[in-house]
Amino acid sequence: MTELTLQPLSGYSAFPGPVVAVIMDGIGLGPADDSNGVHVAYTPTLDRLFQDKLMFRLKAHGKAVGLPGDGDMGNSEVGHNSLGAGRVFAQGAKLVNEAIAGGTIFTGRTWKEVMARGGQGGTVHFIGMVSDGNVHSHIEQLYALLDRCAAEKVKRVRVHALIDGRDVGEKSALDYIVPLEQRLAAISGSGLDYRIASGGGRMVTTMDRYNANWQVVENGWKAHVLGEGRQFTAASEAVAAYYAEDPAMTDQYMASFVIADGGTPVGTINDGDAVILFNFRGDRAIEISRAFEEDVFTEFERVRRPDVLYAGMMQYDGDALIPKQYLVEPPAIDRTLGEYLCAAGVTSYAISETQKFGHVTYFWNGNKSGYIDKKLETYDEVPSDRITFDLRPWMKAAEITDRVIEAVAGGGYKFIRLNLANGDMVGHTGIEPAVRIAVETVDLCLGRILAAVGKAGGIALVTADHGNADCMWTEKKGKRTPMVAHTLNPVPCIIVDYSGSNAFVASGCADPGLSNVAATVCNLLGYQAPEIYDPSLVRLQP
Ligand SMILES: O=C(O)[C@@H](CO)OP(=O)(O)O
Ligand SMILES: [Mn+2]
Ligand SMILES: [Mn+2]
Repeated sequence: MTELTLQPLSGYSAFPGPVVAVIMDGIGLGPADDSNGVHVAYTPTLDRLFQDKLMFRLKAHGKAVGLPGDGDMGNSEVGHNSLGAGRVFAQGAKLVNEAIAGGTIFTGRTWKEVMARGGQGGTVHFIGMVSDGNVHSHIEQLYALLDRCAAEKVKRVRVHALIDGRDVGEKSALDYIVPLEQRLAAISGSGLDYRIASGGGRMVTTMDRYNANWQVVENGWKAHVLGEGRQFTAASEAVAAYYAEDPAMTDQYMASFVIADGGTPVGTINDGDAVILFNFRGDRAIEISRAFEEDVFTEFERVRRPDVLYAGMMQYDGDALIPKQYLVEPPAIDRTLGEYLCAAGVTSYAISETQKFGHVTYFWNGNKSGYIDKKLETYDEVPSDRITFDLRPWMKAAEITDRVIEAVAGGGYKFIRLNLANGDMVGHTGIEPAVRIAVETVDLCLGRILAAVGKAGGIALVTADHGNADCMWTEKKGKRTPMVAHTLNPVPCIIVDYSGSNAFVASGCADPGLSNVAATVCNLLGYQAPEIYDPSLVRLQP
């Protein structure tokens, strides 16, 4: 017996169909008002489910998913980690804060090597997102690193500033860029040379994910490494110019830019330098890390690959070991549901479209990219469009649904999981009519999936990883501002049993969150949940 053994749930007999977990990305439970895209959309299927007796409201933000505080909104990484690992792990945002507060971030080998490069005439570069969104990064963490460089007398530091506008206000760039410029100027006043060298909006510069569009990474490489891009004398000037040229421009889409003095870029990346990617979250950090680290690289023409010491804030992929060097140990997410189910011989199918493909595989499996057991698992990806999703809010939901229905009807899988991206990806655009269509698309597809699960005599578990579409705008003094970020709202979790057994009732577990789902799935599949997991939402009828 391995330590991953699952015991059968006694008194529960096998049923024909699969257990199907539907993750409606970015569909939270908000107030019943016009700002709530889930409320205003026409959603007959969800409306029916929300009346179900096995409908739970799950916490999906803050401490319930391992973030530093309850003011932190949820996100896909921590959400899917919690869903897939059955318990709460302290996440990157928190671990980095602790490593800074305790000083351990500066005592490891990697930081010392970075300082050595800085001491030997190399420039220390920081690439990352400058906001306090706390989803991919936090600007206070960058400040701590900069202050430490100054304290250790590193002469030359360059920041490559990715502009957010997705986890924070859509036009909030100057709230972060201006204080950052001031801070760098203040440090430079004491004889050091610290500046912003390049930047760009996060959706078009550097932070692509899941191989959706490598052009984004190439744009960043050109700006950060080669110093190629539209030139400005300061990042704040670049942002102001973009706003002035196009009043509809929002931060996440700002073209990459280069800071130059008299036409010469102030901070290209060169042999002998050190580069730290200060984002802690992995999905959008892997591609640029590969561009720096891989000897043989064919995703785009690098032109020049500087011989640098490259390090991540964390290791972003624990399977592929990307990057090799990093400052803070990532959460050690082990004994995931996937590992238990594979050990029990349960066949499974996971699917989404490109934008969320890694969410139901890599994040779900505790930030490991490969299969756990290829003989038992199938991972399926529908290629996403390369557009802003307000233009096609239906995204690939119908294609995903078609394949799920096939997988359900085929009878080859005992556990099926899928992510419908619409509520989140369209929610991030803040375009109200598109958000409604996105939510309605999810509802329509959900109806089709439930019908298929019903026909097969299975059980569906319908949930979400965090909110987004549930708040489209905020209002102050009669003026509405689009709200493009995730929300702090709870998410639904509804269990719809078509197996005919009607065996389960609510377990009454207190204050449930996303981490209670994995134990629930174990039970629905006919297994006792592992003791280390947070309790199941259901128990067998007495
Ligand atoms: O797009 C992303 O990177 C984040 C927001 O920063 O969204 P999600 O967590 O839903 O992937
Ligand atoms: Mn998400
Ligand atoms: Mn999102």
